[in-house]
Amino acid sequence: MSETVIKLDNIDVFFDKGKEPDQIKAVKDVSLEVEKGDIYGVVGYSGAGKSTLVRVINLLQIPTNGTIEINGKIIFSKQDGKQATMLSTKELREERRGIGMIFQHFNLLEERTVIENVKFALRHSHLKEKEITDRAQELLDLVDLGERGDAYPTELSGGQQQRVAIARALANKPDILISDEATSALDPKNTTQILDLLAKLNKELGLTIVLITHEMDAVKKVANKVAVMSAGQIIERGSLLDIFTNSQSALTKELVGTEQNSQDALSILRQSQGSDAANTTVLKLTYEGNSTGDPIVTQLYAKFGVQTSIIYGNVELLRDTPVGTLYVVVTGDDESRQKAVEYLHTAGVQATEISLAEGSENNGLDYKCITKRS
Ligand SMILES: Nc1ncnc2c1ncn2[C@@H]1O[C@H](COP(=O)(O)OP(=O)(O)OP(=O)(O)O)[C@@H](O)[C@H]1O
Repeated sequence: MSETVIKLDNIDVFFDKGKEPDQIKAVKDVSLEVEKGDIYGVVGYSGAGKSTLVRVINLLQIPTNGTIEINGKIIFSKQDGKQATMLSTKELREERRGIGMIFQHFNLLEERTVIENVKFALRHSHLKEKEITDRAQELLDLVDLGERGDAYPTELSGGQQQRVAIARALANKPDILISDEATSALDPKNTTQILDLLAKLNKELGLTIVLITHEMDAVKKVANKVAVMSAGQIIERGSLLDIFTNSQSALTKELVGTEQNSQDALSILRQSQGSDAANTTVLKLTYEGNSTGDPIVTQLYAKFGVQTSIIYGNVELLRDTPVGTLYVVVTGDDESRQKAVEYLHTAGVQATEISLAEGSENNGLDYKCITKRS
C-alpha cells in the first residue's frame, strides 16, 4: 500500500514588498502529496515558485497559510492567520534531519577536504569520532568517491562536487531528499551521472526524492510523477507517462516538447490531406514498451481493411521505458475505422482523434480522446 510521506495542503507563501500594499504571491493554494519511493519532479520556468514551495517542506520557508504533514505528523498548520501547529526549534531540528537537501551550488567548505565536508554534517550526531569517520567513508563509497576523501573540493569536477553534496545530504540518513536544480550548473555528462545516482539511491535506499528543475529531460530520465508549476500554482500533475503523452496545458506541452511535434505533424497532415478527407480519421497513437508502431499499423489493414499512413513518429525514453508516438491517417469506411480504433485500444495503444479544422482550439489541434490506456 502506498504511504504518503509529504502532504502539503493549501499552501500560500506571500512576501511583503516593503511599504507597498501589494504582496508577491510566490505560492498560491498549492496542495501536493508525495508517496514513499516517489521521484516527484516539480517543473516550471524561473520564478514559478518551485524553490519557495519545496523550502516549505522542511520549513526553511514558513508558509503564510496551509498545513504541512511529514510522515503522518503535522509539523505546521496555519489558516487565516491563526496558527494551529508550529514545532519548537528543537523538534524542528529533529524533523529537518529526516530531509536532506541539495542545491545548484554545491555549498561545500572549500578549505576542508571531501571527507571533512561529509563529517561536518555529522557534527551534531551522537556518534563517536571513529564512527563518524566510518560513516563518512561509507557515504563517499555510496556516491563512488571512496578514493577521493582527502581531495579538496576545488580539485573535483562539478559533478563530483555535487556527489559530495549528496553524500553530505544523506549523512543523517534522511528518508526524503530535496534536489533544487541540482543538475542545472552541470554539463550533460555530469547531469546524467547525478541523475543516475539519484535513481540508484531511490531504488537501493528507498529514498523519496523531490526533484525541482526547469529541465524536462531530467524529469524524463528519473521521475515517476510530475507537477508543473506556473505563477505560484500547480497547473497540471500526473504520472510521468500521462504528462508526456496526454498533457493538457499549453505550458506542459511546451515543456515536454509535444507542442512542436504536434505542430509539425499538423502541418504535414494539412498538406497531405487535400480535399479527400472523407472516410479518413487522423489519429495520434501512443504506445509504451518494446512494441513498435509498424506491426500495429500493418495489422490494421490485414484485420479491418483500413489503410494507415504514418505521417510522423518518434520514440522517447521515459525513465527506461520506450514510449512511441505516431501520427497516422486511417482511411476506410466508418465501421472499419471504428473497429480499428477499438482494436488499438485492446492492443494497449492510446488513440486520440485529431481534428484538422483551422482555428480549432489549441492552435488547430482539437484532441478528442477516443480510447484510453487500460
Ligand atoms: N524571500 C523572498 N522575498 C521576496 N520575494 C521572493 C522571495 N523568495 C522568492 N520570491 C519571489 O517569489 C517568486 C517565486 O520564486 P521562486 O524562487 O520560488 O521561483 P522558482 O520557480 O524556484 O524560480 P528560480 O528557479 O528562478 O528560483 C519570484 O517572484 C521571486 O522573486
